[in-house]
Amino acid sequence: MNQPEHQETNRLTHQEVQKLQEMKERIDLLNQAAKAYYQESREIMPNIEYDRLYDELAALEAETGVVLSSSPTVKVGYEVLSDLPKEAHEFRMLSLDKTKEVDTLSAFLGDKAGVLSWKLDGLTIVLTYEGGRLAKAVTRGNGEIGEVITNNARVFANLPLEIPFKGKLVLRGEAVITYSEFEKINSQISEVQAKYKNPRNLCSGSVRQLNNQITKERNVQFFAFALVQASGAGTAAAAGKVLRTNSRNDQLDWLADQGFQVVAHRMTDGKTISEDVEWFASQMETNDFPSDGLVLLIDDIQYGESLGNTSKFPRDSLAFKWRDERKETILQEIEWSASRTGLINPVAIFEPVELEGTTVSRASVHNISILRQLELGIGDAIEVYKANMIIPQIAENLTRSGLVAIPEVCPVCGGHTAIKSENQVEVLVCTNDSCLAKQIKSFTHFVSRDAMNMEGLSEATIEKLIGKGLITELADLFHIEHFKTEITEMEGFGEKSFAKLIASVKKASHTTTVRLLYSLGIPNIGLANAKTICKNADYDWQRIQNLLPEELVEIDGVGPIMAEAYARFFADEKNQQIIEDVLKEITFEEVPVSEAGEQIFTDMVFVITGSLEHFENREALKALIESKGGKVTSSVTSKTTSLINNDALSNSSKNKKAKELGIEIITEEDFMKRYEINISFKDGTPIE
Ligand SMILES: NC(=O)c1ccc[n+]([C@@H]2O[C@H](COP(=O)([O-])OP(=O)(O)OC[C@H]3O[C@@H](n4cnc5c(N)ncnc54)[C@H](O)[C@@H]3O)[C@@H](O)[C@H]2O)c1
Ligand SMILES: [Zn+2]
Repeated sequence: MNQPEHQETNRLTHQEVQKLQEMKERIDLLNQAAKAYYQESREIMPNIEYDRLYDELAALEAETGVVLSSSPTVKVGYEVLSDLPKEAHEFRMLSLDKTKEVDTLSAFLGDKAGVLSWKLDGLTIVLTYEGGRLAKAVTRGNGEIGEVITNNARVFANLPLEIPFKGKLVLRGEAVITYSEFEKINSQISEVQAKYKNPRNLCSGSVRQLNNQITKERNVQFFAFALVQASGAGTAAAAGKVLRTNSRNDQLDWLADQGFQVVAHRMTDGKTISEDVEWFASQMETNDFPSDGLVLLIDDIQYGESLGNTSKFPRDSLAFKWRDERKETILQEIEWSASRTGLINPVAIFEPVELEGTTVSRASVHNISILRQLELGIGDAIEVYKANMIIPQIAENLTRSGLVAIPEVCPVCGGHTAIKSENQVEVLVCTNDSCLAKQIKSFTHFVSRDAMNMEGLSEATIEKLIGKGLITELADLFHIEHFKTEITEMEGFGEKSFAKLIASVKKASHTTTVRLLYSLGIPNIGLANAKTICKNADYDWQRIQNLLPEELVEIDGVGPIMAEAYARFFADEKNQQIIEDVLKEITFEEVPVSEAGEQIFTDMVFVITGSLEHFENREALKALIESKGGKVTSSVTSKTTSLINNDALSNSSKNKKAKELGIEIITEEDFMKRYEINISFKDGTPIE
């Protein structure tokens, strides 16, 4: 630094001005990214890039001693701008300081005991219970003001709506969607929602909804991670233990006793911490819920609180981020992958490398903006890693040889492409409305399990059939027997698989109105909405397709925008023709007995686990229970009526939990006898 000049003029040196400029640039970029991330559930840069910029900014701030007020290093989250009502938090919510070093965790603990848990990657929610009932649920927002989502929280799959403790209880936890559920949802949903890139995105979009029917369909799970306050009526009796304790771990146990699913955690100390971190690492591969690291919390409550907070972080906890293993490789190709939504997304294909135990050769580049940022050219040396040890990503382009050509025509239909800017993110789209790619997806959706259920018709097969011009509209799928020669000639299609395919197509032609409605891929009409709409129209197809917007909005879970889109879909002449042609090919089952049956399970909540003998699968049993007014949740809580499990002796966590809470465990037969169920669903068809 130019010391004399600095002293003389008392002005900033050239270098200092430059540093400030660098800080401002980073602040702008980070704030733009944070706004997209928190407010719109979008990612305009990979997390690793965000974290790198953040660390650079923090280093510049430390060096210059200047922290600008707009800096993300002193702010939590982002101000929320949704249509949801807002509310100030009673207890300000902070972020967490982070490290990638196990040694730092160990030093942080010193001689104290700690609680180590997953850092869940969803949406943080604060819940308030009063008089034993859920009174309020608010998102973290910017830490001071969050969005009120109480009605949505009520339909979280595993949340107790009523708890034994009758005082005021405030707790925090994370709403998450599991990877398996995310994949299931992504394979089913229509274009509107297909933009969700990962479970965190989907969860944020699902929880911050005005319509809780959508939240419900998404099977959101809540994992409690902190007790904030327990006070008021009946406190001494019901919560004595938790009031007296000085242990965070005890508080979590108490929350579990109240029926909450608590984040998986372990006690640890400065000596065992690296083993404990290893244990979590070993669970990563099979972990079904998204997490982006671990959280270490000092167990001693009083001591932890005495440490206080920085402007952004509590000093009693520290987040641990995985040191994502990076490997260098060579970019071989950018594959352009067209989708049903019309988006054409770049995928990087590189020389295979070993990462966290598996071989990886492709990574999504997400969109044109990221492609440009990385300046990807064929033959470039790139560094790849698995984000959170799971999703392959490009961390850095070391050679930046320049940008690959962005295709001017759609790789699937040859139609013109266009670059569109959606909230500062550039994406490539196919402009051809009748693009084959868009059709392939709607065909795949049409034949999928919960839709027409044509087994053996994979996306690849459909692509070939369409590519050969054998199929041009949905109804053609019912006539693929005419193309025996062509189909059996196709790679991977023998006589046997052809026969199977024809049989499954035949079976699919006898179907239900629910399946047909769902199979059409109408925006926002998922399976649950299709079910309620059909039920409301007595499963009569003529009525279903002629429902007016004003009738639709009367239906539980259908809002005005959905209703408009629905009516517009059926008013479209092209769609009318498509449906008319399909109707010539199918017959409808009688209204399923169970669906017409009495609502004998009203207010009952079942949990199903293990394999079933009478029902095709758990989904089938779940459908039956729901059709008779009951609920099926994925975890046992104090609200569970019975746990249905054919193996009462098994030591599964659900069985243990049921025993702990005194919830009865019954077999499938017990269940059928007790409720006089003498039908079961095979492929959705009632049989004796
Ligand atoms: N890609 C982008 O554009 C972009 C933009 C902004 C932020 N980000 C990512 O978000 C990160 C910062 O996010 P943040 O400030 O929202 O959260 P954070 O990473 O600081 O995490 C802290 C939060 O984790 C939650 N949490 C989850 N499990 C927990 C547990 N078991 N115990 C305690 N707390 C738990 C709590 O709500 C807590 O407030 C960045 O590191 C970056 O990776 C990415
Ligand atoms: Zn196209």
